Amino acid sequence: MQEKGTISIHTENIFPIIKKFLYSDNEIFLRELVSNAVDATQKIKRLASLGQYNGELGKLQVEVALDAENKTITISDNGLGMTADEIKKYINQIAFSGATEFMEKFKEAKDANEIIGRFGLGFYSAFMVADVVEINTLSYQEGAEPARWTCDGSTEFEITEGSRTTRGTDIILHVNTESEEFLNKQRLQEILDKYAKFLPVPIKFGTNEQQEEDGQDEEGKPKYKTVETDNIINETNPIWTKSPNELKDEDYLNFYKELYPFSEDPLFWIHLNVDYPFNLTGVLYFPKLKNDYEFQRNKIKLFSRQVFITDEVKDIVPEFLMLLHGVIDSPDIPLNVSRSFLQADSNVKKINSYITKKVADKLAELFKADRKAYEDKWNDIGLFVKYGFISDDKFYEKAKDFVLLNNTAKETFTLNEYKEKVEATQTDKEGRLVYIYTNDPDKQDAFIQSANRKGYDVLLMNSPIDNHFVSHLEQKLDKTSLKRVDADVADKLINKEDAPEHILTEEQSTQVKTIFDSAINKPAFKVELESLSPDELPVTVTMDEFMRRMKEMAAMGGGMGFYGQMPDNYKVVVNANHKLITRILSEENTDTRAQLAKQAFDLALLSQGLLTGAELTEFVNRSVSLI
Ligand SMILES: Nc1ncnc2c1ncn2[C@@H]1O[C@H](COP(=O)(O)OP(=O)(O)OP(=O)(O)O)[C@@H](O)[C@H]1O
Repeated sequence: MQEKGTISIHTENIFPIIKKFLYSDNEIFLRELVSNAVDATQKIKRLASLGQYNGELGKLQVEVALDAENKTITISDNGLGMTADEIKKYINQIAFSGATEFMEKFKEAKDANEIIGRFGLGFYSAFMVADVVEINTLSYQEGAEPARWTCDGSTEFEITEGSRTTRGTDIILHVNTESEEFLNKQRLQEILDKYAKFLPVPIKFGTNEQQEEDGQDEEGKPKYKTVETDNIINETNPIWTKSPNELKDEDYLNFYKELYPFSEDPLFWIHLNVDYPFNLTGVLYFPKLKNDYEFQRNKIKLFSRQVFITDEVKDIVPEFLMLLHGVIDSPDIPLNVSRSFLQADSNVKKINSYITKKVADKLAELFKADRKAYEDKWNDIGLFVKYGFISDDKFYEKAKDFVLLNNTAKETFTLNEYKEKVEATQTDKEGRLVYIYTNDPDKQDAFIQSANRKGYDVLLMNSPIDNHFVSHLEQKLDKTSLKRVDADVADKLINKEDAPEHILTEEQSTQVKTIFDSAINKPAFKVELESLSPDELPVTVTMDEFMRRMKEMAAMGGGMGFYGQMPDNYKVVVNANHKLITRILSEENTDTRAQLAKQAFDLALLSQGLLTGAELTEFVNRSVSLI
């Protein structure tokens, strides 16, 4: 058999273009060729099971061999092999028709993955790293003759008689000068570990040396000999391919350790297993969160039939679950197409909502089965749950039953439980519920105590996500608003009935206001007299809830630029019913009056950590002289 030919393709020489274009990602040649080899072994197994192949199957295996001296990498399999005609059909025609299409479209493509999958160039990725590629193959078919195909990266190919005596295929790459990095054992091992670690057929790459006991020496001590064993780089039955009832907790934990060797044990996991309307398996783990959770993203590995594809699972996994760890395997995800296509793909959308549903169901189950254990984990899972609650309506529908609120007394409530708890005391005169929260219990302690004295409960909202969580709760909960505890004096946080008149006459009120205005002497602080309980502080400084939230959003770049420009504006509430105010009024010495007013104001600032620098020093000096 000897045949020379020209691959029917209009374009003269596509390989230089492919090479140049795909350069950045060229390590995937090994993924493509090893997967082809694995496919070939799976196909022969299938033919055997269908009764279309009656020979010995043998031990199905793929081998990657490096010959650094001769600058070759060989990928061998004992799969179904190809006849010369099949090479012409599958390699020359089919792959090249993909290449022609590629030539027309390559301008639109953005990365190597996209091109390779879309245009069926799997095999041709070999030319990214090789000047000459050989196929040496023998088909399983009876009477088949071995065939060898050689191509030097031009459109010319040659088919001659092959040398294989057993069924299967060798792909021999004559590695080019620019790609000599791949003639390194470590480098190849690294690529195989990345892409082939869980392939379903054993992949051999060289050998390992091991010490084995070999009888005893004259003194009766054990003797050892060095034995060479195959270096099998993969685990052919990773846990996600098994059924959950075959697996113990230990198996899940061990697999987690294998994937993320330096991580703490996960909190819990979800085994995904669906075959209709799409095919997907996997295990997702809820990790123990570290503070640097920002850096923990991209920990989910995406596989297609056990071939590693990527750890960028954006769009497939809902954004709020990107902090999860684990693996997802689906032949139905279009792995090789562009981003925009992925977003529009209906399978991807279905997979996305399936994962959301599974995660929500798992959380609901944990919550129901053991509330205490769930609460103990809340510290770690609260962030996911709140994030999902905010960003995903479908998740919200389920999460509203298991999202938890904590108060400053360290009690925990579901949304319904909390409503029941505060309904009687925290409903305003218009029938709206007011939830009070703190984002900094230390700094806002005086306000919290005042609110508690009035019988109000204060929620703890001090995690990074709580800002958004608060606004979202307000949108979702019926007739409910949330107010930060320092948004107003306790008496005014919830508008109950019209405030009682205070004890001062109108003239006295004006006088008090003037005293405070001139003692404070800052345009950003607006003095107002309120009639509060005599037990409340004489002076309280607050910032309006609305204004504060707008400014916070502006600071986070939430498109509220205008509010960001506004100076901070505070309300100075003077408690007209407090003894100190009566005392100030009755004080005849104007200096002492001003001092007392300033002192009361500074105390209010102090309790919120707003008194600093020279003003703090002045306050301390004044206090000393007052003592
Ligand atoms: N090791 C092999 N043994 C037997 N047949 C092979 C082998 N490698 C490739 N082939 C044949 O060549 C064809 C083309 O391979 P190629 O990798 O270009 O595309 P593909 O595997 O069909 O698709 P893709 O790799 O893009 O998913 C294969 O479909 C298969 O029929």
